[in-house]
Amino acid sequence: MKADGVLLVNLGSPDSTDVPDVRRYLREFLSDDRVLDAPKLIQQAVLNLTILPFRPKKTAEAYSTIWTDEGSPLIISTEEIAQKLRERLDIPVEIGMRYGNPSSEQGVMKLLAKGVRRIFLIPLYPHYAMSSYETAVVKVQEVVAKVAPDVDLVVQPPFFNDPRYVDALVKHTQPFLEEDYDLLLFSYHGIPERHLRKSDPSHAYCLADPRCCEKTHPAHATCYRAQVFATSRLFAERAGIPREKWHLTFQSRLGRDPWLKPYTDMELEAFPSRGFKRIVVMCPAFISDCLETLEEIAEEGKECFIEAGGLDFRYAPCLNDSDAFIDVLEGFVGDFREGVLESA
Ligand SMILES: C=CC1=C(C)c2cc3[nH]c(cc4nc(cc5[nH]c(cc1n2)c(C)c5CCC(=O)O)C(CCC(=O)O)=C4C)c(C)c3C=C
Ligand SMILES: [Fe+2]
Ligand SMILES: [Fe+2]
Repeated sequence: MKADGVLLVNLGSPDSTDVPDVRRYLREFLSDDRVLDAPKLIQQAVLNLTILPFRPKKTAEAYSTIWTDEGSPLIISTEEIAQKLRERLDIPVEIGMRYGNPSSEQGVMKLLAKGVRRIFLIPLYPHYAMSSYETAVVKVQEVVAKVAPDVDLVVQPPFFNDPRYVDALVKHTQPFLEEDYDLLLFSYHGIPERHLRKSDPSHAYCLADPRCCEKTHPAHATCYRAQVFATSRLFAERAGIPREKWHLTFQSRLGRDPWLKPYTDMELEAFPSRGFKRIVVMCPAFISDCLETLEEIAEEGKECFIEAGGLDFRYAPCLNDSDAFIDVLEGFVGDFREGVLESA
């Protein structure tokens, strides 16, 4: 029997809030062909001429507002998840970041040094997107093929509709829903509409009809939009929230191409005038709180909502290292060890 180990992969952060570190991180991130998916020459021209001269300073300032003495909230949260999972399991658990440090390669090397010959990869993304889940998986596949081709790799599928995950999310968020509110907002990281069409194997189903995601279709195995709708619908059903009391938006867009709509910032500004003055906001695309939740939503989003006349903005944190989420991960590892999942 091959020795098992778990690799948790998250997106990653810069090494510090210094502008050169942020620039290095953004260069690696945005040179990923699954993130900025233009032909290489155009991608690099856009990156070097329009993004890297300006964005690192702005992004570094944003990171400074959430950075702690221990470092990036996303990295700390991932380390805490790994530590709690280790305490539950009798096999090694390591972390790796898709961009920055500790890298996915470092994570794989640590597992190999502990004698692991069968790696269970859990991308810490509930939903499939080529710019998150897919690129994390491909990166680890490349690393394993390079450094240990004889090692088996088994990958956790997106868990957006897994009842164990939905139940954990409901249990974790319930305390924020106890006091009265007008609207629950699910704000998901956005992606360009083009990415949705690219991830559709038929290249003809997704977005051909605005209600495409409400139907059942094989394309939804890799459709981010259908998967985030499913998480929200299942959450609302499980928590007993009527349809008129929840809304779904997409945040963090970059560039001028159309991204998935509606946009979080515009909706937050419009809510008070539509009578939604007390809102609860949650961000289920993220397992770990990070720049996009703590700065963009809990700081900037709140400010924008209150300035527009909102009265109460309650941000419900991500699952992070909650016992409810560690239970979910333990369940996934159980599936893996019972042979329910296939090798990648
Ligand atoms: C759900 C997961 C994510 C998807 C899908 C995703 C797509 C995506 N992101 C960018 C550009 C940026 N994202 C940035 C930060 C960031 N993104 C995610 C997750 C997803 N991104 C996380 C968890 C974070 C925060 C990391 C942290 O350290 O806290 C940034 C950096 C910040 C900034 O400059 O705004 C960029 C840039 C694109 C273009 C994209 C899909 C094409
Ligand atoms: Fe992002
Ligand atoms: Fe769809």
